[in-house]
Amino acid sequence: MLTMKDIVREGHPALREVAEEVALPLSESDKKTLSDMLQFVKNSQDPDLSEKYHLRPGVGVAAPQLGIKKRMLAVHFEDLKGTLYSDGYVNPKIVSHSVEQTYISTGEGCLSVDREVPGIVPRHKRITVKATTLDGAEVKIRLKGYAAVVFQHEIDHLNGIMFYDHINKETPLTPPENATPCD
Ligand SMILES: O=CN(O)CCNC(=O)c1cccc(Cl)c1Cl
Ligand code: NI
Repeated sequence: MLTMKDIVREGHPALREVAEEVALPLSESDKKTLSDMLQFVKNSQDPDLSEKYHLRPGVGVAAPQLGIKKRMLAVHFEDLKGTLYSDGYVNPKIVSHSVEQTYISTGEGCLSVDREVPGIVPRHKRITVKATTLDGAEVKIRLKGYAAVVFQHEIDHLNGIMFYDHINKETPLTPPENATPCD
């Protein structure tokens, strides 16, 4: 099982490089990696397992956070309306997005960042993502609000972008003009 020792931290090159597209259909090895990533996110939210294995809770993880420069990510979370998002995604691509922006009022955190970085992280309020799922299905998903934020945080990891890259250095706590909080 994956634990925190498998998560690379700031300074590791994989976090600042563009990850490679993954060959489809998924090899058994890539499928195992992605499946382990999804299980890790689930475990991180389990009170017993997270305590037993010292897991920091997360709603998603991207392969570069394991030092693997492949365009794969896994998420497991419920949005504020109770919709469950729980799957692995391969070669995800944001094919369209809104002009309006959103943000989490308490900011964002990252398993690869062992420190608090306060600030508003402006994100697209709505996005449409095309990807292949862990089971090999080609999907087009429309996301808004919190779900859109989480997917953008993870897809950023595939492009060498960290959440704090988006925080305004002069006015970190000021929400941008056309943005409304998603929480
Ligand atoms: O890349 C994934 N992680 O680093 C997992 C830890 N971070 C979170 O769960 C998290 C926390 C707050 C806001 C967002 Cl958007 C996310 Cl994603
Ligand atoms: Ni992260």
